[in-house]
Amino acid sequence: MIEQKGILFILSGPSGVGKGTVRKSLFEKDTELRYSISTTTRPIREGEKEGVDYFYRSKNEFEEMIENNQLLEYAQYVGNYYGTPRQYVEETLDAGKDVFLEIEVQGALQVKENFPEGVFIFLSPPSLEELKNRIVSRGTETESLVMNRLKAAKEEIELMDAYDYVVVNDQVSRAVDKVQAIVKSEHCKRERVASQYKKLLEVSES
Ligand SMILES: Nc1nc2c(ncn2[C@@H]2O[C@H](COP(=O)(O)OP(=O)(O)O)[C@@H](O)[C@H]2O)c(=O)[nH]1
Ligand SMILES: Nc1ncnc2c1ncn2[C@@H]1O[C@H](COP(=O)(O)OP(=O)(O)O)[C@@H](O)[C@H]1O
Repeated sequence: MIEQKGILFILSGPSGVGKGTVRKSLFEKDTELRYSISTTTRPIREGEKEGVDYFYRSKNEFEEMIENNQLLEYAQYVGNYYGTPRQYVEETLDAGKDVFLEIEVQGALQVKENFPEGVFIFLSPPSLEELKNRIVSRGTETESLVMNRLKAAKEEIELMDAYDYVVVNDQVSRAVDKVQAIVKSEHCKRERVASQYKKLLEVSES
């Protein structure tokens, strides 16, 4: 029997492209997906909450999690650690529920090594100019950090072809519709495989 585990979806792409915005909007519409909250050493921003946006940890605590193999993936990004707690993802998938990760590109590549059956979605900006506008207009970064993030973005864009899907975030609602369509289509694909498998077994047993 094919195991009915949940599907792991990974939304990735450069900082400022709109991953958080698209993910939040998606979760207002899709209550079946489970969001994996990341752990980070970056300082909490105004309006963010512990255990909602991130689990905020010290560098020592984070490094202990790495040593204890408690992270599915982790990356250093513009001076801070970010990582996906392993237990939540594994338990939720085992319970047959889909898990959604929103992470940067280095981490997504690590997940691809451990979970090649995951569904990898690259969120692309319409242009680099527009990406810069979004990072600047969000107003959370100093000028030198904006330049760091843009430099990282150019390197990240080169890794786009490792992904299963590319979604351009021109308008948030359109990008959300496309991600929802991907989720639906992956479910249909899985159901087709499961039903064909069942059919073949019935034939071979009769
Ligand atoms: N590898 C990895 N990246 C993460 C994780 N959580 C968040 N990120 C990414 O880290 C980058 C920086 O996140 P953050 O400081 O919240 O800034 P923002 O997403 O640009 O607002 C973004 O690209 C996030 O998607 C994680 O668990 N693992
Ligand atoms: N499709 C879009 N059109 C215009 N602005 C957008 C769009 N998507 C996101 N933004 C804006 O761009 C900025 C960065 O978005 P955010 O979700 O924080 O990106 P990320 O999580 O990828 O770093 C925010 O100010 C957000 O409101």
